[in-house]
Amino acid sequence: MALQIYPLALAFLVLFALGRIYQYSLCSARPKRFPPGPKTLPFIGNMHQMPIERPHFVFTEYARQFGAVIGFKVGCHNLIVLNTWQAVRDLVEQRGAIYSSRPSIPLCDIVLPKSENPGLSVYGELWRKQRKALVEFLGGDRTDRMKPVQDAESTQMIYDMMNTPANFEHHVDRSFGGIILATVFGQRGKTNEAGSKIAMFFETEEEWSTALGPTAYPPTSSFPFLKRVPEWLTPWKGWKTRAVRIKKKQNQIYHSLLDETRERLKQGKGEECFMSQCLKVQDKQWYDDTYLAYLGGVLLEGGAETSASATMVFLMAMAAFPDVAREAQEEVDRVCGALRIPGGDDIGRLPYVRACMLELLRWRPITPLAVPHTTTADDDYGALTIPNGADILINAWMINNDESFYESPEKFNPSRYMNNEYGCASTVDLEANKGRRVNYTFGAGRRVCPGQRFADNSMMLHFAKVLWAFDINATGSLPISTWGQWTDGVIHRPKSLEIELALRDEGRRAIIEDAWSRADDFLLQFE
Ligand code: HEM
Repeated sequence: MALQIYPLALAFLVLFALGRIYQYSLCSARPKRFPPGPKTLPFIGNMHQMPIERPHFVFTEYARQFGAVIGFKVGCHNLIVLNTWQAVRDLVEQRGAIYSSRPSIPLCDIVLPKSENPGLSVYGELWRKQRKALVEFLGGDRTDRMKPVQDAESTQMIYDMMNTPANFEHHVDRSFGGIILATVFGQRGKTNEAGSKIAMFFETEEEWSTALGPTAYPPTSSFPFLKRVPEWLTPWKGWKTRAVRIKKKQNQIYHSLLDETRERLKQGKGEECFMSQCLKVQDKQWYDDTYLAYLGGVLLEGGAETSASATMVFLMAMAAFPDVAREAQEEVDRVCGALRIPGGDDIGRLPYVRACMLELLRWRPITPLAVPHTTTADDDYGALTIPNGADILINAWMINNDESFYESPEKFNPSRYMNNEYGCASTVDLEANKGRRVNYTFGAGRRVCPGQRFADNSMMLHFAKVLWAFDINATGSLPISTWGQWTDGVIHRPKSLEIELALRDEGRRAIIEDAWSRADDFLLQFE
């Protein structure tokens, strides 16, 4: 009797496996009306065509073949890439009610099981509440109240660059981290030496970004059965341990920042910062500590690395295109002269520096695919159907390189933004482009970056001061069109740039030292 059970059980297992394979081969095929894209293979769909590195280039190539809206089957999962601004406006912006969730990522189930991070949380009541608090802090001209901090931190940056120019990337990271620490937590980020708050944040952030990479964890939304396969039997060995480690580190950093803010408030310090405002209404609003700690944490994540990465692109572009740098320096000199460092009131008077900022965000977007959105209902778009639960990518890279809109889009040419606010060719009919955003590097729709104006003020102050203080010279080849030296993932930046920051003349040293001493006095309130 027992002997008969084994063949029966084996037959059952084989049938079960065949059934599953059949089921997966059906769901990995393109359904009717699914957006066009490359041919699928049974079981894996387009999995084998999914780019692991620099996906925006590969999606742009497919877009030339298949059009504005392309669809991929990643196993059973649906991935849609939007390649024109019209498709982004029609879907992500005009149908925001169903295009505004975020993908379900197994890593986040461990690191952020309660949707603590507003940037990654699913569309719903919790996200609305989180977003409202963020917009209250960052929205409208309220952002301009933070200019004095941005001004002081950017002064520290050029002072640090003057003293240890080889560590310029460190100084850039410190400055943008310091701005968020002061404005959000009311604390000072004076150094990013090992063990400092900023160093710990950037270290964890790098681990987090890498762990979020497209191949760093099992693709359970494409192959749900992987959830039941023991981790040690898969190629993703160790991903859960890494996730637990990141969760622990993030928790520790964000909670200790919040605790310190609370302590400082008891001593009458840091009244003005965002967390202080949140703590005042904590009981009334039913905010728990974890909610608040991560609300502040996402601002560090969203605000520091992004702007610092854009600044690295700026330094690269200025070194690679000396004529542009010279023109920008001439503008700064006209407005401020050689004896005064640019400040918050000057940034509105520097249209060419602003044009450089817009152009670098267009030319080398640090977020070339923005951050994925997810649909929450089936949707018809002309002859196409976009399924519920599909991940939606905004191909900012392709939109920013639209040849029918920009003249020679591959060229770094800030002057295009001096002719009109969109930077488009003079032959373009702006009426036909009504509703187009100046920039898709900040995403679109209900999840669009709420920190744009904050970032704009910050970057303008940093760029204007660097131009005032230094000549930015290339000392080796720069990765303006090669990618090996760029980080990959959601945020891109060029690393290990071979550039030199040379003080423009010795007279500026004393002016920077003097400005630094005033900035240091101002920043003392956050210590
Ligand atoms: C150059 C600078 C920056 C770039 C390129 C950038 C880019 C982006 C992008 C692409 C998104 C996703 C948008 C979407 O889903 O459609 C985003 C979201 C976000 N950004 Fe920024 N960002 C920058 C600076 C900032 C700053 C300075 C802050 C805050 C101080 C900030 C806070 C956020 C937050 C909280 C979110 C999540 C929004 C949500 O999911 O509802 N960002 N950003």
